Amino acid sequence: MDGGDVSVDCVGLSRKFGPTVALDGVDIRLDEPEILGLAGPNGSGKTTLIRCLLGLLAPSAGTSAINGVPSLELGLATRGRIGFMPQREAVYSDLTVRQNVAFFARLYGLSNRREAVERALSFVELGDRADDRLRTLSGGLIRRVSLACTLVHDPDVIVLDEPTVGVDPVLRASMWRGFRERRDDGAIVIVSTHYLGEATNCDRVLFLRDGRTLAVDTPDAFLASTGAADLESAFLELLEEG
Ligand SMILES: Nc1ncnc2c1ncn2[C@@H]1O[C@H](COP(=O)(O)OP(=O)(O)OP(=O)(O)O)[C@@H](O)[C@H]1O
Repeated sequence: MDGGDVSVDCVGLSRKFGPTVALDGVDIRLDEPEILGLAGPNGSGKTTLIRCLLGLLAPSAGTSAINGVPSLELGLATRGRIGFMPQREAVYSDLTVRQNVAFFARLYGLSNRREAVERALSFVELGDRADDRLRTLSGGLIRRVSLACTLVHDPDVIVLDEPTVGVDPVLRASMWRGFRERRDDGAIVIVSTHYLGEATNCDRVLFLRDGRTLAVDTPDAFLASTGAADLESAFLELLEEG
């Protein structure tokens, strides 16, 4: 990690697609290492929020910035501090696990490539599959390769769109341990997830519905305010109330 201050800001972020309001006035302010979960039903705006934040999509209204740089003006220096794992893998099935991660290391122009690749492989516990071609791996394993590619340059703002889909519970737990390690090392980690129960791993959760922030709070506060036994029930209750 390069060090330096990390921050993520959104003010009134909104995006329409024709008549569909995908995102409607979302505010986020993160200025210290934290794991922020993005939760919400299908179509609630999680991916749209991520794409606007990363400058991959222009908002219809509002502003956002990463490490103080407006999303639509992110240059190479700031992008080099961001790790993004999209919902659909951007990896190569004819290359081996190690070759895929090395390819991303080269894209980032890392000088300590070999070491960075081995560190990323060990982070996702794929050292023993490093020479296997991706086309021979299961979906969950490919998800982990994609995560290794996302983290190889040691970013300090990490944005993960549904990283744990198709990953078994044991590996999911280990991925969350890894995210917490990154946070403890100084990173902001933003993770969208379908598995509402998994949001217990986050410091705070932003719960979206129909593009709007229904609530943003710590997992404990969600449980306390709803009186629910687990986060999944708490969120279902919020959806019914909201
Ligand atoms: N490129 C697009 N063109 C038209 N509509 C879009 C586009 N992208 C998203 N939408 C719409 O915007 C809304 C929010 O979609 P988005 O993908 O952000 O939700 P999501 O919470 O990430 O959903 P999921 O959990 O299913 O991935 C949905 O109604 C979706 O159909």
